[in-house]
Amino acid sequence: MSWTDLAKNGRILVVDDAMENIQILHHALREEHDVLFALSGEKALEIANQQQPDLILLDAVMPGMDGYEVCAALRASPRARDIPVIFVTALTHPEDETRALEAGAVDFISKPFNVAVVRARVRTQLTVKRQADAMRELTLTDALTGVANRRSFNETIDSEWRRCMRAHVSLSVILMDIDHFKLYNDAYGHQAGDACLQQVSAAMKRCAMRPSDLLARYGGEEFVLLLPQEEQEGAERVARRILDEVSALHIEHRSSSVSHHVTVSMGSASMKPGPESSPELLIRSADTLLYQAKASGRNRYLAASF
Ligand SMILES: Nc1nc2c(ncn2[C@@H]2O[C@H](COP(=O)(O)OP(=O)(O)OP(=O)(O)O)[C@@H](O)[C@H]2O)c(=O)[nH]1
Repeated sequence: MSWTDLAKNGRILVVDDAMENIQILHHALREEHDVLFALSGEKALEIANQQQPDLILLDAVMPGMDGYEVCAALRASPRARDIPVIFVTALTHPEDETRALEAGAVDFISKPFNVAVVRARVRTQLTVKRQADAMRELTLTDALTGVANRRSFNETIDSEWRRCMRAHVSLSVILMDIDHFKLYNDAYGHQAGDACLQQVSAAMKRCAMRPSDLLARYGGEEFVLLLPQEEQEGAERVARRILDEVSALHIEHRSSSVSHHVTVSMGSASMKPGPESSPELLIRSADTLLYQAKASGRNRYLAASF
């Protein structure tokens, strides 16, 4: 993909209390982009959080919530804080420009619009956003399996923990480890080991159905599945599915003492977040259960609520 392509097909939210301005910007951008619009700051926040546009063109002066307030609210929202904002305004003082940049805007466009300038600035910011997205994706993904990495898991469990605490619901964690994987590597070679990790993680991923479920590679041959808003019973259903899916892969493992094919052991812990508990405690509990599952014969899960 070329740099020019990076700036194409963006989803742009235009926020202005005057329909006429929205129409001009829509006209200027519609050929290359998908244009959404909002006539107020409040509506803009709703759309930004729900539809996550790639870029927001934001009018500074609006009745009700003005552009500066919208920008501050966007920066405080976990779902919208990375969306770049270009301020669009008839205000021309350097102080206005400074205030917009300080509020978190990445650029500034003056009214009346020059369509070529609007298009060029939008392209630049979309390119920067796409590059930043790609970099972020790389830092949060495990290169071998393509699933989330441990860093991504750590970030996500913290925010899901807080979300489940606010909602007074449980969350579950399943820690999973391939049985006798050292012996597998010894018997079939490291490359076959890598391929096995890829197949097993893909099978695990198929078992995590909800959009908020997160599968991550936790260590070498250890994976972790985060199941927000899930109690022990639901987590056990998922663990059972994983046992079946991995078994159905029929990856030969001659040296395993458990089975002729690759199997996994799991520890599943569920907890309702509260002052006495923490994400670390949840993971530690799952780890203890995984250890017990290994000690009691492997190719199984053990589950508990705390
Ligand atoms: N092929 C491959 N092997 C890996 C990778 N990461 C870790 N391993 C191997 O995974 C093996 C883990 O071995 P152990 O921790 O002893 O556990 P195990 O052999 O699975 O035994 P149990 O967990 O007790 O069933 C080690 O031999 C590591 O070299 C990887 O990315 N690719």
